[in-house]
Amino acid sequence: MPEILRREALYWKHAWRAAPGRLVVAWTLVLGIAASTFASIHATARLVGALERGAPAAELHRWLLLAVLAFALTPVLSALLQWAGASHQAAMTTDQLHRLGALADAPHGIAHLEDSERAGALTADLRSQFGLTATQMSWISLGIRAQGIAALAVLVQWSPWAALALLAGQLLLGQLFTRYVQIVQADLIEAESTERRHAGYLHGLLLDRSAGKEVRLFGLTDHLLAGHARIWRDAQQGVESRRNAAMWPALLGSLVTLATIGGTVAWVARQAWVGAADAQTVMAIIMALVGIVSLGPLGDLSAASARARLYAGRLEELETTAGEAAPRAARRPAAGAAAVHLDRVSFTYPGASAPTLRELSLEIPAGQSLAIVGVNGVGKSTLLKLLTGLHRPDAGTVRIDETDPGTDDAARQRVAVIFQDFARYHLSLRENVLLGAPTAREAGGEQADAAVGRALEAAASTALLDRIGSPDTPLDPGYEGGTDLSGGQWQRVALARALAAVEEGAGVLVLDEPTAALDVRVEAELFEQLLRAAGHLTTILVSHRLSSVRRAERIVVLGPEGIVEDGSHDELLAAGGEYARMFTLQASRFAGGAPASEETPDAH
Ligand SMILES: Nc1ncnc2c1ncn2[C@@H]1O[C@H](COP(=O)(O)OP(=O)(O)OP(=O)(O)O)[C@@H](O)[C@H]1O
Repeated sequence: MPEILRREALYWKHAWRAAPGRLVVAWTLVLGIAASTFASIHATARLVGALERGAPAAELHRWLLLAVLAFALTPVLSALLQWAGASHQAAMTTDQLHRLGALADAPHGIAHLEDSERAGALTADLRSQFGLTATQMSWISLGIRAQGIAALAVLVQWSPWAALALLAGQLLLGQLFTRYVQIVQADLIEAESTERRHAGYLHGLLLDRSAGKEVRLFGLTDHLLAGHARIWRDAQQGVESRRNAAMWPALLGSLVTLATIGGTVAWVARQAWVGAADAQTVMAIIMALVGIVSLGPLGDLSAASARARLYAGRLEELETTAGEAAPRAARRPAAGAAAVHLDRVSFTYPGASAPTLRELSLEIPAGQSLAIVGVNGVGKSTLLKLLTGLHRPDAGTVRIDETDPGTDDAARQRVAVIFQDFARYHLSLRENVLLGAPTAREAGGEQADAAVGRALEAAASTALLDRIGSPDTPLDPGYEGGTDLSGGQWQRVALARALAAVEEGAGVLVLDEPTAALDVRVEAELFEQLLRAAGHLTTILVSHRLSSVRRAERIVVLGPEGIVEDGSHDELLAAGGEYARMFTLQASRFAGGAPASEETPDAH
């Protein structure tokens, strides 16, 4: 099937799927517009014919009434089509946003978000949402086209050949114009290349609150603007020539169309001159010629129609290449601690030359508290991403109890995590905590309040609530009545969110540097409290602070080749290996009064 027809078919498939009833109503109105336009031209021509013939008054009145009614009906039906189009648009938008949302979630994990091509296509479509008004505009354009088709039907009666020539001219011009518009759109809007995203990122930094401090202190504004301009210019290379290449055929096409209309007018004038066409025919043809222009390019409306079809095609393409999202599992009540099992797991980041993890095996019995230590970049956070199913191993297996968190949503729900780069949601404190507890969130009211209270208490964050006054205070000074938190306070909010998830059934609590932003004096106390709160669970702690790590029942030291030491704090100290060396170094620094921030085993 030719590309243009395939796109058209796809668009109508999506349109039907979103709201079949509204689609039928809108099509009925389009047909009504065609019929009323036909009737208005026909009745006007017949009225002129009747006048020329000196027909009886009754016949004159009949044609006059029909012409007036038909003329009045067309704009009414067009207005109704606008309304029906807006209603169909709303359904299309909802459907398309849901599908895009599902795409962002599929396949499970984050690998596709780190793939520059796919992430580019997704962010372009999610951000620009360029299909959002296109459907309504498409309907309006169809209403206008319907008037063109009615005019064509009038012309066919007079001369099928002239009608065919005019139709071909308008279609050709419409097609050439659409091609031109598509190229402009693809260049300006839809082509979210890596360079364009990079340029947008640099520009966005100027207004980004977290980067804003450094941007101003380092005086980066001019540098960022210049970088944005340079990358944008490079990314836009070839745009001009592509556009010109498509514009010339469109201009030529308009000359052809002009010639067909001019030729038809000249022919009709000649026919009238030699007495071969009466006033009625001339009237009908002139009105039809005016109407037939609606079959050509319609400016923004044509652009919007092309856009709607392009969007439908893009969405379908993304869907066919996305892979399956793991189906969401029903929430389950707390089921106690879960065991974690990694068997000969290897993993290489896409594009990396060497694996980050090689044949790593680790068995964590249910209920054990385990700490993982190792130098920067050895793969601790990567191990956690595999363990939570966010990345899939290249080889080997990961199991939470007996199931794979990479494919099984229920297994994923058994793990609650605070990542090193945890999210700071610019929502209220209550929402920040309840994001980890869907059951309480959906229940709302007292159940949600109680869940928030318990989570904040378990994360030793009740003082935070006293500070901000209300759990509904937005944690963003950009909102009315909003506030910001310190790094350590944000970390406690993330802890509370993970502990809320624990209360709803997570059996493994994973903490990636959970106390890095906390004061050393409160850190030990908080960690003790955390272990107590999660005492019945399996806990996995990644930390550089060995004063926290030592509280875990078991400690593994990760090296570039895998696990190099495995045992309790006392066992590892007695063994006198890497852990003992790091611990002694930190302890001596601490005793010597070194600042807490220097307490890292990898500071060597
Ligand atoms: N998305 C990614 N794509 C490619 N390489 C990555 C990605 N994330 C991490 N890496 C690389 O993988 C290696 C392991 O990173 P990881 O974050 O797991 O280390 P880590 O042990 O947690 O380090 P740290 O103690 O500094 O937090 C590093 O060399 C890092 O550069």
